[in-house]
Amino acid sequence: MKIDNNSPYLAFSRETWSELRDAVQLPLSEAELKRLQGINDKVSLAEVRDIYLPLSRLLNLYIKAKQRRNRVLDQFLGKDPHHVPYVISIAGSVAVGKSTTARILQALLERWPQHPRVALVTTDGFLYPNQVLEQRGLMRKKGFPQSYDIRRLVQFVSDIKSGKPRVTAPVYSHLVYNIVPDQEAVVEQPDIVIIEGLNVLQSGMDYPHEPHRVFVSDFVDFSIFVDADERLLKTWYVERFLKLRSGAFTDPESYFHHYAQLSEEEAVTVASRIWQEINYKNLKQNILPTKDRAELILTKGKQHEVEQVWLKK
Ligand SMILES: Nc1ncnc2c1ncn2[C@@H]1O[C@H](COP(=O)(O)OP(=O)(O)O)[C@@H](O)[C@H]1O
Ligand SMILES: CC(C)(COP(=O)(O)O)[C@@H](O)C(=O)NCCC(=O)O
Repeated sequence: MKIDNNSPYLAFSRETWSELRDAVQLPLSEAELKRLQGINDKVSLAEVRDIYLPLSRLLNLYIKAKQRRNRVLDQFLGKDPHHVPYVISIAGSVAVGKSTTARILQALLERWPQHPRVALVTTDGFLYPNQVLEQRGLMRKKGFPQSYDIRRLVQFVSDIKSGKPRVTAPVYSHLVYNIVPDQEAVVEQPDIVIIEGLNVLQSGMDYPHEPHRVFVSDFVDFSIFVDADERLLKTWYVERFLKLRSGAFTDPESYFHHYAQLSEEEAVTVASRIWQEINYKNLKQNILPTKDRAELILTKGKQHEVEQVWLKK
């Protein structure tokens, strides 16, 4: 561990961070290992053991401390104990692995008796429907601050945090590339809510077109930023696009169905263009500037291996 007095972060190499798993009392069973591989067969078990197990241990300690603090507050106020979910946010570029990280953490955190119910939410449900984006000329700005109904997103997280018994969110489909009408995601007072999306660390400054004074981060207990070199991000984006081309894009329902016919070379050109014109621009303008707001930063290298961990002091 490196201590730089001028940095707000403690810096860990992969090795020093992985040693912090030693005290994890719950080793992974065969069945759990299988389930983790089911999330994404590319995720190596060494990665889960060395990076995500220590992280889940840290989170378990923080959550227990927060639960104790909430009990004290209820006692002080003379109230019956009430349920408040612990909210974890995961930010980072498109294709850095936010949703995979979220699912690994969900699987690991569910194993603890203090918080067995872990819900996952993605912020894409709060994108405006394509019809609205088209009217506003924002179809090539999906993921940029102005493409989200940010007030609705903030209200959603606020409702979760205030202990509402049932909170709902719209659902976005990557297949149809749009909000799905008549579908909703439901959050019913789980112990933990993991909310992932490229905008979860953004503040009012990032939304000058729609000023608001309360941010998602006001309701988040622990924030994570997943980071990687931009060349790796582009490679991962293109690789995922190629995989979708031979999978989801072959579905006639898919918005990108016509891309299924492309040769591999053409598909790489299309993916590189979408990356460069939309996701890379968004990364530079709106996502990277929020990195230092995170409580924890995971810096990935090749093959998605986490090389460094930064934890706020
Ligand atoms: N830890 C990991 N190990 C191996 N591959 C990963 C890992 N995390 C993500 N990936 C791969 O990287 C790509 C992007 O991951 P994804 O979780 O969909 O990113 P995001 O939600 O940030 O857009 C996917 O193809 C996924 O399979
Ligand atoms: C849906 C997204 C904006 C990500 O949304 P998030 O869940 O991070 O809020 C992104 O995956 C996306 O589709 N971007 C538009 C350009 C593209 O097709 O990659």
